[in-house]
Amino acid sequence: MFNKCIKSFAYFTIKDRLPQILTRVIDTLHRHKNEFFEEHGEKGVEAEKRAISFLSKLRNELQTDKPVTPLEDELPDSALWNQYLDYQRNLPNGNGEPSWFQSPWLYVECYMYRRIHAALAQNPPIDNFDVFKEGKAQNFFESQEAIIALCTYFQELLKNIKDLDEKQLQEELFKLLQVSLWGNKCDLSFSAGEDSSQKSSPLQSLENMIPYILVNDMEKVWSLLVNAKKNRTERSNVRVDIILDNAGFELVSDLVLADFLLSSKLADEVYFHGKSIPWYVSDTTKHDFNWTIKQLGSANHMWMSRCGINWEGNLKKGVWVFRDHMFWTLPHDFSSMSEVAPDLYAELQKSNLLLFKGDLNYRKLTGDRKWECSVPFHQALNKFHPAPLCSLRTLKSDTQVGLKPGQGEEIQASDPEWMGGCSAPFALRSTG
Ligand SMILES: O=P(O)(O)OC[C@H]1O[C@](O)(CO)[C@@H](O)[C@@H]1O
Ligand SMILES: [Mn+2]
Repeated sequence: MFNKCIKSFAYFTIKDRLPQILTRVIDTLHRHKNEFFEEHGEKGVEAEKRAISFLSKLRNELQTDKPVTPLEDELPDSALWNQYLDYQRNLPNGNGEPSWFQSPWLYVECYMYRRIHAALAQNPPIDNFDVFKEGKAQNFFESQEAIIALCTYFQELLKNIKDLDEKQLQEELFKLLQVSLWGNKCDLSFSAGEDSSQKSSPLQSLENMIPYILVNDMEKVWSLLVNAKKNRTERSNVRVDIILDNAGFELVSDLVLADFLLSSKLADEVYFHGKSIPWYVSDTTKHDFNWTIKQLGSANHMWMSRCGINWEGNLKKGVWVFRDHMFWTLPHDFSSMSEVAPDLYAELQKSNLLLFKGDLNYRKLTGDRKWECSVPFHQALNKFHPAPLCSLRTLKSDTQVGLKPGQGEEIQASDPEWMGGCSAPFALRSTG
């Protein structure tokens, strides 16, 4: 059963929030008219007009529950999108012609972002313009305090990391996992573009956030990494993959975690997986990834620039690698990765631990189904396990698994709005 009942957060998103996001995108293009003229002359302004009419048509389709239409652009993934539309048409319990209000929330929301991409990609010379760039940069700049606090904390930690015993290392890992988890609160699609930068110091608030962690498998993450290190051989490096989510403060928290994994020698290499097109407003593209590291490297704050320079070095040495496979911006949930993107699945199989950031990844891990909350995480993964994996996600949608029997009811009693609120289930699943 897909999330679509009228009361559900899914319905509220499609009816109210997605049109808001589209309106912001149209407004962004209007506000860049002069820039397009300066850069590209009349051609730039005409392209902007065409893109705006594409987007206005899209918003009308969405708001009036029109059928989902096949993609007509020549982009490399459009055939996969159109095959998926056929799959939706032939669903046994489908409601006939796929449309915005009748089809699964996950599908139509992904489809909207892919149509936004098409509106730009089909209108050169503004085809490479990222309509979400401003919001992502603003999140970064407005989180400066928190970024300074985190970089300062981390550089202090690095000074004596060699003297830390196992217990102390474990404590630091747990802190940085939680900073990365809570960094996921700062996303712009959930806030529909409203400011969601990290204002408070990320390390101060960890203690009082503990009660909001619904599933906590940090111990398992620790023992998995310690064992991987023990079994490490000359040939086989310990590799951790971080499937990224949002740019801005969350990305900095992920980079700090990755640096800690290397500096503590818990891992030898970290692979980052970002998005190949602008996605869900604040998700990290290759440009965002490189821009963030450059911004830190050139910051006039000593510890920020130290981080940025070290991270540029990690990329140059190849101990950090950035990838952006197109699968991450398709509508498929991850149980179909092995057949839709076997190359990516094989790549993930090389990892000792996959860290999936954020709510959208969690929904794709669990098929975005209305699971009973106490269904085990392993079962909801529906045979997707290329490697041991862990989800670091703040709850922003209706899907939740892996709770203890009765835990869902308990939370419901104390906070009826908890689905789509801001508690943070934190779950590890190691392959059986
Ligand atoms: O950035 P995150 O954590 O993936 O959150 C994105 C989530 O926000 C939403 O847009 C909220 O509606 C969901 O559709 C999506 O899963
Ligand atoms: Mn996101």
